[in-house]
Amino acid sequence: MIIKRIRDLMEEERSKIINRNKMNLENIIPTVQEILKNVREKGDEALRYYTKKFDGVDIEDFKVSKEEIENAYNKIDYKVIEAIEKASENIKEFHEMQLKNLKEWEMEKNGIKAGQILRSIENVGCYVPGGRAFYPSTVLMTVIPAKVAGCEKVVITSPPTKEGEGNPATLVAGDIAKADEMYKVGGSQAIGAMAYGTETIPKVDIIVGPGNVFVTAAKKLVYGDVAIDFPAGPSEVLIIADENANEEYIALDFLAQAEHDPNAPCIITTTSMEKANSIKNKIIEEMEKAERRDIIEKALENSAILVGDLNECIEFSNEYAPEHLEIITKNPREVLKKIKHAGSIFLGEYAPVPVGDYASGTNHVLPTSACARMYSGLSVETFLKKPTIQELTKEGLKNIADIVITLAEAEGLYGHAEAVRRRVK
Ligand SMILES: NC(=O)c1ccc[n+]([C@@H]2O[C@H](COP(=O)([O-])OP(=O)(O)OC[C@H]3O[C@@H](n4cnc5c(N)ncnc54)[C@H](O)[C@@H]3O)[C@@H](O)[C@H]2O)c1
Ligand SMILES: N[C@H](CO)Cc1c[nH]c[nH+]1
Ligand SMILES: [Zn+2]
Repeated sequence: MIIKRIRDLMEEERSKIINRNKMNLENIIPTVQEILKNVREKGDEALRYYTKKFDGVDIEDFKVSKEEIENAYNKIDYKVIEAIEKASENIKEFHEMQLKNLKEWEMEKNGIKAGQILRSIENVGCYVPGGRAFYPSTVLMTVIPAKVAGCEKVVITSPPTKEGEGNPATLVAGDIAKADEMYKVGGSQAIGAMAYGTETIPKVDIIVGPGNVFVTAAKKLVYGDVAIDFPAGPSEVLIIADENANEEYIALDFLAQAEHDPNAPCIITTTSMEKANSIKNKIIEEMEKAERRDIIEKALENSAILVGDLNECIEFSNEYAPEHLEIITKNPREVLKKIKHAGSIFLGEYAPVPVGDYASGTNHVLPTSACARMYSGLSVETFLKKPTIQELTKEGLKNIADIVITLAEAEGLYGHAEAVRRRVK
């Protein structure tokens, strides 16, 4: 983990940090293309082949049965079921508030009514990761907003366990969130299945959800045949910490980030070299005691502590456009005013990323690899379309006829012009 002044970063070092994970995707595109082609052509047979190859298990029927869901409740601690239920309530409440703030509207001027209505996407496919860890929380973050948006059919795909079963907590979360169907298949092959349909897995209209580089590359490649939310790959965090920030909390937030994936970077920007060194020491101390140390050690290589004044830290963060941004400074709301790009923002020392990961109600499916520059995280809006409407009186049509006729004829589209001219003559 390097410590460097922001202004001393060589162009190459800066671009390596900013362009994290982009190279990884490019390298695996040919492999993923082949997987998608085979799934498209051979359906379930290809799913069985890749599930054996990548997950090491034989699966005959990918669909999770009612019996498997019932059994899943007996395999997990009651406290976990309760936590899933409580988190669901907060997530539902937050996303219902989003829906409430999305209004259909209409304006009227000179006999012309124009407006916008809301309609949900019908068929949704949610990818729920299950490689290095299983993510029942992602079930809640994907299925609940889709259901709040009124989507008709919401299906989940998630990798099987080493025993070839559905992960019990994932299945329970799917049941609590009211997913319509669940399938035990993961990786690029699951994305291909939802994009093109197989004998057992239905083709959907939109695929949402996070995943590793194989899942993210597959989503990018099927985009156009199906809608996707946005690239939500290996998780990342950038922390802006001033000289008063608590280095123990920062070290813990580093570990919480790094344990996701060896490609999961944590960038800490801070206002003094002394602070940077004490944060690094604390990270090393905490790492000694950490679980999942093999993953954390690898993630450390993608991570950095950068030093600059507060404005330089903010500027770097805006260039990096992190998935998660923690602001641990004397006045986080002042810093917030200058933030241009971030997936989800955590203000102050008592708002670590894990609260948003599980239970504050905000969505944890967020854009990575600088895609926060142009995308927001998953929300009810992801699952809604906004068709526009217009209704005109004859008087209203007369009022804009000249504009339409003139522009249509300028484009050489005389049929367009005539469709208006005849009505107003
Ligand atoms: N951005 C977000 O919103 C967000 C949210 C939660 C999790 N995440 C990220 O999701 C990721 C989850 O990754 P994961 O690996 O644990 O689970 P995953 O489900 O994304 O990937 C596991 C699958 O990858 C496939 N795979 C593994 N090795 C392969 C290979 N060599 N070739 C082809 N396919 C292969 C297998 O099919 C396997 O089932 C982490 O990076 C985590 O940070 C991101
Ligand atoms: N931090 C991850 C990416 O937003 C989400 C997550 C799920 N479980 C734990 N963490
Ligand atoms: Zn997390």
